[in-house]
Amino acid sequence: MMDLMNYDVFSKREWRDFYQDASVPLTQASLRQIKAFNDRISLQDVQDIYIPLVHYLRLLIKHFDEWQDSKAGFLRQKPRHVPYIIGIAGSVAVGKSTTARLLKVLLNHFFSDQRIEMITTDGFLYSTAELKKRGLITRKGFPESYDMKALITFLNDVKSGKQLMEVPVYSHKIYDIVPNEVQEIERPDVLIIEGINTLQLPSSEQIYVSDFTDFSIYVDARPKLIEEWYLERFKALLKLAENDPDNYYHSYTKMPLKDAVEEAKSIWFNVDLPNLEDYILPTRSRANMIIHKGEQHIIDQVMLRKS
Ligand SMILES: Nc1ncnc2c1ncn2[C@@H]1O[C@H](COP(=O)(O)OP(=O)(O)OP(=O)(O)O)[C@@H](O)[C@H]1O
Ligand SMILES: CC(C)(CO)[C@@H](O)C(=O)NCCC(=O)O
Repeated sequence: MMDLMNYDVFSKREWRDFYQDASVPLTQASLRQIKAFNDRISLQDVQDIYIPLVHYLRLLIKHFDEWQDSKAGFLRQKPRHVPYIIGIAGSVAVGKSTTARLLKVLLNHFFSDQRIEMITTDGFLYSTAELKKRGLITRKGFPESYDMKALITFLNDVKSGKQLMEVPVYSHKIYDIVPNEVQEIERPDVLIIEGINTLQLPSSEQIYVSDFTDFSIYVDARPKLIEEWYLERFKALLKLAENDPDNYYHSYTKMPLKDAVEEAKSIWFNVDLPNLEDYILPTRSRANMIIHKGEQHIIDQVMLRKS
């Protein structure tokens, strides 16, 4: 299926059996929270894949905190709490933000004393006006369409212990950066950052996002399946846009559905698929963990980088 050099490959059953502690079931409230943001998420996958993953992360974070203390001791510095950053990469529409939101709910559930924050790198896309000015309007999502300097500065602020940070907000609904709106991030213990470029090496910067991430996950699936998910999401976005003239997708609702879907297919084939093949997929082998999904987003394999 892929070049798996340097990865341990686990079937779903093997991964599930690494951690099954029935004494810590999810509460009804947490289950409701999961279903609230996506009622199609498989609760079996939550149990079999995500709960062991959260406990694997617990070990990693414990090790990370101990190392920060040891390092501060060696350097005779005052120990300080350094946030742990988890990066989530993968194609457009593969389910990165769903994975990130699910992880956030689960980390909140299992690490109730910790402050868990989540952002998307979409917030660091140049606005449509800026993309036009730079001649990048057909390159949205490609490495050069992001303000990497701002993203790196933000991550550096998080790691340096800055109290309050502001992240620009991107909206699929207006297909642009939302003017005059920011997401406030207040000293997280754990920050989840999801985006197609979290494992990329930007040509414009000397420092990479991955220099700041302590654990990275690549969400993987066959491109043909991702195309299906992209088109399904497009149709869901059309439904939301039907009675909303301010919605970017509203004009698509004025044409026959078949024609609108053809347009979405053309965007997939001309923009998002080439981006996947040329810039996103080549970063997969850098991830600490690869989560592979099949039909209906069901996870069938987990891979962990050996070193
Ligand atoms: N685990 C899942 N179970 C069911 N549906 C899912 C799951 N993950 C994602 N989806 C669906 O797949 C589509 C794409 O998911 P999502 O928006 O999370 O992708 P993304 O990778 O964050 O995309 P983008 O990069 O464009 O923001 C959505 O319609 C979402 O509802
Ligand atoms: C915002 C991104 C880049 C990533 O989430 C993507 O959803 C996108 O808008 N890509 C550009 C082409 C398209 O409309 O699918």
